[in-house]
Amino acid sequence: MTTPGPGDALFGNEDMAAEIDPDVPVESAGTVDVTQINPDLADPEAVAEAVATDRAIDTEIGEALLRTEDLTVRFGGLVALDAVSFEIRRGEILGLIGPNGAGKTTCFNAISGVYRPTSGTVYFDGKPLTKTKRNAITRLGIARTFQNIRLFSEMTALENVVVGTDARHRTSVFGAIFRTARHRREERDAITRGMALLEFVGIAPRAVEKAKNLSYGDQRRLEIARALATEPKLLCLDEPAAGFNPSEKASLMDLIRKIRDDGFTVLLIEHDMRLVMGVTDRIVVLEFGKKIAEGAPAEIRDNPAVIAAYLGVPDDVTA
Ligand SMILES: Nc1ncnc2c1ncn2[C@@H]1O[C@H](COP(=O)(O)OP(=O)(O)OP(=O)(O)O)[C@@H](O)[C@H]1O
Repeated sequence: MTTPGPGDALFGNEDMAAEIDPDVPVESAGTVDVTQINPDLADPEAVAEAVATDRAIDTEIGEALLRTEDLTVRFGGLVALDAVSFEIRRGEILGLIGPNGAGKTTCFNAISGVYRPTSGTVYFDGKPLTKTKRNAITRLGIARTFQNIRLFSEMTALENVVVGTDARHRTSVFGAIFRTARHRREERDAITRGMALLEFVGIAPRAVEKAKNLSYGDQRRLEIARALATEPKLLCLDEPAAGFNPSEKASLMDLIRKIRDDGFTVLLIEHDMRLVMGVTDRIVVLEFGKKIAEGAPAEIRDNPAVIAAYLGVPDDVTA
């Protein structure tokens, strides 16, 4: 029997990318009051506590949770990533920036197991990830969102998130078929946590709406909620603000900070420099596959190599 697992949800559903046709009116499935699911969820602190991961992390706060060592990815003759070494410290928001084609997505893909590095190593929570398959990497605690939204479009928002929480379920197929007490308890817990996640990202009232019927902004938030559902040690966000207007960007910045403050570690690829400078704790800059700078946002802003790398790039990128 094959049931959707977290790996499918995060990687295997390219065909189910949510489609929005603004010309087709959508009948709303109605709104959900999160307190009907669990009255405790009226309290933002209770929501944050329900969302926070309780999985054990060996790395101490402030130490390197993920470290790349001479990470190199070649595509034929092209060196997309050239001996790049950097670290993501537990509890920080690290920005990964660079002009188009600099190697950011390749780096992301090498970290999350989509590409196998040509050479070099990624260490995660103290262990090398060499030869770890991408679904196993999700289970180890690296979750990501995509530049192009990937959701189960025919599932509701809540179902999309509960599929993510499945990663942490421990009951067997036997338990699922015969609906053992343990399985029912886990199911209830998954729904409560799913609602907490939707509330955390700001879309709980839309819990029973099919993903494809959500607005673009809400779909992006749902992707983040689903990634958080796997209780990641590291959350990787690939251009989460793409297509957002300034006020949506501002509220996304608040959400990313809230995620960090809830104990998560975040890797952020983002083109919007204002957003990157405003939300990250540290930044790594790539150009032509090489790391050219690393430091606090203020240092990066004044770094001559970074300024040179961005010269010629339109104002909205460098502003
Ligand atoms: N699967 C692939 N096969 C061949 N070349 C690739 C592949 N993926 C990326 N590249 C090349 O590797 C280089 C780095 O690309 P990458 O997408 O990582 O850059 P990026 O910094 O994410 O760019 P952007 O900001 O445009 O998304 C580019 O020259 C790109 O054309």
